[in-house]
Amino acid sequence: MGYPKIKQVRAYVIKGGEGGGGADYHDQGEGHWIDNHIATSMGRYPEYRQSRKSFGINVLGTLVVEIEADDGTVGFAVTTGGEPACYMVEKHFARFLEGRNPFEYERIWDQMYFGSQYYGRKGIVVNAISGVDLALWDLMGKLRQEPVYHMLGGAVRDELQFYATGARPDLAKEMGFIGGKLPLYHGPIEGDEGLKKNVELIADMRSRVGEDFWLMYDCWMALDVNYATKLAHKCHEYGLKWIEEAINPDDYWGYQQLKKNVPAGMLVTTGEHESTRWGFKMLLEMGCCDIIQPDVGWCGGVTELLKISALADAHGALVVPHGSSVYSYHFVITRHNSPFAEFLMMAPKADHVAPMFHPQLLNEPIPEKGRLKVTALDKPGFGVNLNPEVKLYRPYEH
Ligand SMILES: C[C@H](O)[C@H](O)[C@@H](O)[C@@H](O)C(=O)O
Ligand SMILES: [Mg+2]
Repeated sequence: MGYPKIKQVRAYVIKGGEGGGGADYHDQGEGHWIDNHIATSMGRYPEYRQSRKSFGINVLGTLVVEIEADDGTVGFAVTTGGEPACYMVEKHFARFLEGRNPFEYERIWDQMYFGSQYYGRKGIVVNAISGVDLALWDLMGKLRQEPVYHMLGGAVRDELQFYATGARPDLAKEMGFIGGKLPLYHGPIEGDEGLKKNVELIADMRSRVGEDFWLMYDCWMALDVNYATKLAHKCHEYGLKWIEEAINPDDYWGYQQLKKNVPAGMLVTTGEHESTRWGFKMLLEMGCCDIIQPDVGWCGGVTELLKISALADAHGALVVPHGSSVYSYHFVITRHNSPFAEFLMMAPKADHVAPMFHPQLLNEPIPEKGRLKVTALDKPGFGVNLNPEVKLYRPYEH
């Protein structure tokens, strides 16, 4: 069947607006739970302990990729990457797409990755590759008039169920979520006093949510193996379900040790800052974790997540992608080893459900009572549109 060729690839950033939000979801206004004294490795510097924006968690901003076919159909996607990612998309990756059949996504991915292997492999380069790949899947869906999940093999269940990440697991339970993942507020630099506060918070939340509601801690790479081990053991009596991204993502040996150290039954999870099948192969083959959490906008896109997921399935590991709105929903609904999804509470007080990539996407589906029916995904591509109110700026052309 003759499909149109790819005519042009364009890369934009979003300009203006306090707390731009959107795909760079850490870029929020003052007083938001997501930037309130959350423990990080930068916490060892007092000036950078209160706010992650203070050390630049939001410096990149959003990358918007548009891919236009000869017939005028446009696929797009958003992820984290900003102007540096725009440069790579326009000056480097566009050459592998323009003039090609949009359905050659394996060839295109391979050329983007190995064409940038000498300077990429992880981080923002793979974010940029992911943005292009997601836009390509959106374009393919629009050309076929099919939702992406249909092209990934179809739904294996009728609805998605979500746990909520945010400061208020107690409210998340009332909203119907299956669990609540708290950010960790105190890192090793705050000593035993900080550890005590971390444990007191889980104890308090357990008293509010009862016995059956999942409670997790997201440690955002802030800890060392010893501290993470102590935290896990002290939180065990309060039913901590998993300890997430406790240490430096490059310390595979540390994760391997932590996995041995945690109490029996407690899960170790990580992966949102890992990239490609090779990075996840290391995590899986070294026995670093029970659940991998790739972000489909950072790990290489859908084309790479298919490979990562199959590898995890062979290892008996679950794949619960890091919160990335529709880009992960269309994947999770098609995989048996992805039994639930993450929903990041973007409301400043984590007290109501708001679209994750607001204000950038229109028609972004949100969970109701912690669930989302597969029928909510039944639109071509990823089923969302760019909000025309959001000003786009194209820093580079080619
Ligand atoms: C809540 C965490 O500190 C991060 O902000 C969050 O984005 C990420 O780690 C997650 O798993 O949602
Ligand atoms: Mg996390």
